Amino acid sequence: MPASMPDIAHSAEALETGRLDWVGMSNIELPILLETKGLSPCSVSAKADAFVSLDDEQAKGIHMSRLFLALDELSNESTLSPLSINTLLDRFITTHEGLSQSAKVSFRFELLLRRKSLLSGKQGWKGYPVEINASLAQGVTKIELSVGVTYSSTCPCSAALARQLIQHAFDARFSDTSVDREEVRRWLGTTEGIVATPHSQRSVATVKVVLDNASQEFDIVDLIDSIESTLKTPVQAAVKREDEQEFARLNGQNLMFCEDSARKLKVLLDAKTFQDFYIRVDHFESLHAHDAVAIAVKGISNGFKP
Ligand SMILES: Nc1nc2c(ncn2[C@@H]2O[C@H](COP(=O)(O)OP(=O)(O)OP(=O)(O)O)[C@@H](O)[C@H]2O)c(=O)[nH]1
Repeated sequence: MPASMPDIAHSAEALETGRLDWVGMSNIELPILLETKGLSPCSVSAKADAFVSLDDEQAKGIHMSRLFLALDELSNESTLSPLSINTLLDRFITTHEGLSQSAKVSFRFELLLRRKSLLSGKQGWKGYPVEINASLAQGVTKIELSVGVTYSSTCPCSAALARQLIQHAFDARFSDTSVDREEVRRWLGTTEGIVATPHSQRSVATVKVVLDNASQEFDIVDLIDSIESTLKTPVQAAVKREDEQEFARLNGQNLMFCEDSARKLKVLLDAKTFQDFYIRVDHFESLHAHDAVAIAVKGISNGFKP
């Protein structure tokens, strides 16, 4: 580099002095080779945010290029794991010696997983939004992992009201004390018989967990799998008619308000060893134009706020 180039970050005086909590860049686009348990390293198209604190009150600014190049090196020469994130954050701070004592980084990407159909044995891809937020302060690294899981929720209130209408329709159609079994069976297979259906909605569970400090690897697939098997009605990829019928059965047998979904997930996460967790459940109502939402946290001191 020509020696004569001005270096504002080093030489210029700050217009105003003072400490800043975070300075850096957001939405940096980069491919990342993700390492997570159970999958071979897979390339994801990520957006990253990189920040350091500006603790030197007199300094003009931080060195954005050093954060950017450290991220670029991780993208080109390494894989994304708790270890490489720790190394990256350490590098953010060592390249800002005298300026910064804390660092943080975020990665957002879509993880595509191969998912099996319910009964037919087919397979298809399904995408899950993932966010990893990590920070390093006073020598301690904290890593949060967040996943979004889309599922179907059928309203228990609507189901009960629909069942009542079916009972009324039965009373109207079969007023005699004795009924013909075959005729009832045929009638149940018509829309006059099943006169009403409950409403369901596409719903999203967003679950954020704080990894144990000793975690050597991500286990994103296990987190997603356990959320899906707890809720029981995840949206499907490949669907043949037998799968659709099984999905209808699962919906009918797992009626849920947003409170039910959030409570089930709370029980699931309480039984795991995460330092902390945050759950947000959004039911994008088909009855209303607004959404039904439930939020829960583990409830530890200095942990996630609801
Ligand atoms: N600190 C800071 N830099 C910015 C901002 N917007 C753009 N930049 C640019 O980020 C670029 C990289 O800054 P540095 O990391 O200091 O670049 P450099 O001096 O070539 O790199 P080093 O020799 O490692 O210090 C500079 O060209 C800045 O102009 C901003 O708001 N703050």
